[in-house]
Formats: sequence, structure tokens, C-alpha cells
Amino acid sequence: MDALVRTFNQHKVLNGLTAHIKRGDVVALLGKNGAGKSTLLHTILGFGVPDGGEVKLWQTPSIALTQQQKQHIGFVPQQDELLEQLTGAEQLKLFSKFRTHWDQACCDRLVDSWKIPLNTRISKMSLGERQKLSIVLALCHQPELLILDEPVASLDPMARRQFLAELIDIAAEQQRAIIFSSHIVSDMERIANQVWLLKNGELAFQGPLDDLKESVVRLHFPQTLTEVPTELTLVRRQQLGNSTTLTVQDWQPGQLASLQASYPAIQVEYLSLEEIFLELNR
Ligand SMILES: Nc1ncnc2c1ncn2[C@@H]1O[C@H](COP(=O)(O)OP(=O)(O)OP(=O)(O)O)[C@@H](O)[C@H]1O
Repeated sequence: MDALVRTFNQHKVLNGLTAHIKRGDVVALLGKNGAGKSTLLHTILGFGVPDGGEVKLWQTPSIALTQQQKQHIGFVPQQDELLEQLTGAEQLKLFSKFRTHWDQACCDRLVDSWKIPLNTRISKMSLGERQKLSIVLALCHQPELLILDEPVASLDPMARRQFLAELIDIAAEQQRAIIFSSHIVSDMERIANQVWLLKNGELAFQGPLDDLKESVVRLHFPQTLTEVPTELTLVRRQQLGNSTTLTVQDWQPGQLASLQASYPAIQVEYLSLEEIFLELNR
């Protein structure tokens, strides 16, 4: 996508986003409630027309994808789009009929291990059962691009783990691109290799997860700092008794040596993705 803009009621929810994905990428899409994650995913899928810029999949604008290209996309929406009046089995049969690459063995395996009650009418299924069924539909037609909008919100911890294991297997094949939004940041940290961090309509960070984890750190000084070293990009300062902690971004490991010249006891703490997300959204 290039310079992508989406505006609702004169508010630019997406304000000029540029990013690219390729096979093997597993992108964790992070952002607070209302940051624009679903809007971005829907626009990538061609469900909404950009107000500026463009999104292309396989060199085709998303809004002009052919039926054949759409066959290569798997999507788990935040709110499922299952047909209430059908049973699970009927829904699977109907969906698979229109998919050229349907993998029945994958479907049987997931339905069995997730104990999806296929004979139950979808309107009577629990939220978690519906979410599992949506995931089966998205995963088992072997899409080249898999887009998951909060796919685990209603899953119990066991099902969540099984789902993540499936996703890790799919990601390991390096044949697909996955974009995954979730508020369970620790899950994303286990499977993602790329991060898009949406904030105020822009990508506050986009790039490899490892780069993000190296660039946002906490520096512990066992003394009260009178001033913040000018070479640091400060995110937050905390004072606890006589020690000072600085959370910084744009950290370069090479900076440590020069800081140690003035502060020999300085310590660097690397953070989890969840902590980084919280720090950058404070
Ligand atoms: N069709 C629409 N019309 C008007 N405003 C919209 C529309 N779709 C989204 N918005 C607004 O755009 C903003 C982003 O919404 P979006 O659903 O993309 O956020 P999100 O990051 O997915 O949030 P959450 O984490 O709560 O699911 C919100 O302020 C929302 O009210």
C-alpha cells in the first residue's frame, strides 16, 4: 500500500500509510481500540475505497480483484459472517464448493480437535464455536494471504493455543503472508516477524519485530540524573528513590559504550512486545 488514506466524518483514520508485505511475512498489526486496525484490514481486502493512495494485491488494486484472485485470500473477520440458518456442516459444504484449493484433511483435523458441533445450527453455536468455524473456513483453503482480525477474542486458552500452533505451522512453510490483529500481544510476539504499529492514523513503527525489540529499551541508572543525555530519544522517565529509569526509542546498541563512560553502572533492559506497545501508547 502506498500513501493510503481513509477518512470518516472528516477524520483521517488512516493518514498516508505506506507498507509492503511478501510471502513468509507474519505481520502483527497493533493499535489501541479505534486506532484503525479493522479499517486498514478491510481496505487491504478491497471492502472500502481509499480516499487517497492505493492498496494493491498481486499488482491489482484491491477494489478490482478478480474472483480468481479472491480465492487466494483467507479472512477471519472480527464479527463472523456465517449464515445463521445453516448448520456448521452445511456452512462448510457451501463454502468449500466455491474454493478451488479446499483442503478437506485440514478441515476434518481442525473440526475434530476443536470439537466444533457441526450438526448445530450456527445461530445456536457459542461465540467461540462460531469463531473456530470462521477460522476453519479461512485456513483450510490454503490462502496465499491470510488476514485475521482479532481471531482469538472468543477462544478459550486451549483453543487459542491450538490455533497459534496451526498458525506457527503455516508461517513456518513461508508460502503465505499473514496479517494478524489481536489485543493479546504476547500471542503475536510468538508468531510475528514483522510489526505494524498504528497510532494517530500513522504507522508509528513498521519493520521487523526484532528491530523494534532492539530499538525500544529501558535504561536503568543507579543515580538521579540531572538531565537526560541528549543523544537519547526519551519515551518516559521514572524516578524511584535515587535511581532513574529512562525508556527510550531509536536505541542503538553502540550507544551503550559512550554512556558507560559517564555512567559506568548503567543497565539496559530489553522489553516484551506488550511492554513496548504500552510504552509507545502511553
Ligand atoms: N464505516 C464507518 N463510518 C464511520 N466511522 C467509522 C467507520 N468505520 C470505522 N470508523 C471509525 O474509525 C475508527 C477506527 O475504527 P476501527 O474499527 O478500524 O478500529 P480498530 O483499531 O479495529 O478498533 P478495535 O480495536 O476497537 O477493534 C473508529 O473511530 C471508528 O469509529
